Amino acid sequence: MWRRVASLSALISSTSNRCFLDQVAYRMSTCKLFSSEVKENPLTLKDLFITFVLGGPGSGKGTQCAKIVETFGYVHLSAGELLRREIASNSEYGSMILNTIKDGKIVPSEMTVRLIQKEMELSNNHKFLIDGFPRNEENRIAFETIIGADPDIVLFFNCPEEEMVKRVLNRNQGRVDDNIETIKKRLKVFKASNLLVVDYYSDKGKLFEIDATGTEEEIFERVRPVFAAFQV
Ligand SMILES: Nc1ncnc2c1ncn2[C@@H]1O[C@H](COP(=O)(O)OP(=O)(O)OP(=O)(O)O)[C@@H](O)[C@H]1O
Ligand SMILES: O=c1ccn([C@@H]2O[C@H](COP(=O)(O)O)[C@@H](O)[C@H]2O)c(=O)[nH]1
Ligand SMILES: [Mg+2]
Repeated sequence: MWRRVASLSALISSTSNRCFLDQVAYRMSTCKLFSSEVKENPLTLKDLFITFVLGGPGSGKGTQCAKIVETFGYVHLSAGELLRREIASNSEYGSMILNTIKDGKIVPSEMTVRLIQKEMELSNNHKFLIDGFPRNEENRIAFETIIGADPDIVLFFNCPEEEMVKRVLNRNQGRVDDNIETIKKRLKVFKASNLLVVDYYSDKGKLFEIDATGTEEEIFERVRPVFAAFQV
């Protein structure tokens, strides 16, 4: 959306028909949908390459993202990690986020997208791995609306449920959601909401499905050719 608004301003300054275009811009700025968006977006200055990294809890998204960063120089933004950081920073939304995570549910979209946006704006890089997001259709639409961009590609780590449960229960990082009750809830949300997003990107021809079984190294050898093909 920002991109569209930015190009509209360019059109306004370069055209002789300013009167009409001024009116259009005025109407857009007074319309609720656009009023908070009509501002300079630093992300429009970057030639972004965005990868969404999807998969169930414990499918190995974070592990593989670390390898992609090391090999291909991307910035890794884990939505879950940004939310955990927000809890740790004693933000006013901390307890709401904590309760949502403990319950295996999904935090309101605008909160997550604003955290991602802040990190993208602070980064000097233009290649982003957005891990564990979008988790539902509302997340997806909020990202498109607020950031004004679509992902270039989407990875989906496909892993059997029993393997994901085993990995999460062995993770041992003190996460409040690494217990069997929360894992069951997260798996339900994954099947009910996340998979719709996966299907959406599959229909758009942007999805790369990766078999997430085997060793970390074996899985990375399936990931490598995807990024080797997109040297950006
Ligand atoms: N191929 C693998 N084989 C066995 N264990 C693995 C493999 N890949 C990752 N793990 C381990 O499984 C656990 C979960 O991995 P990771 O944190 O990368 O998953 P995730 O998809 O990011 O999960 P979440 O959605 O819960 O954040 C970690 O302890 C990790 O070390
Ligand atoms: O976009 C997001 C990402 C995460 N959450 C919540 O955080 C936990 C943990 O996420 P991980 O990706 O597994 O680290 C997840 O179960 C959600 O409760 C979210 O709401 N929105
Ligand atoms: Mg993770």
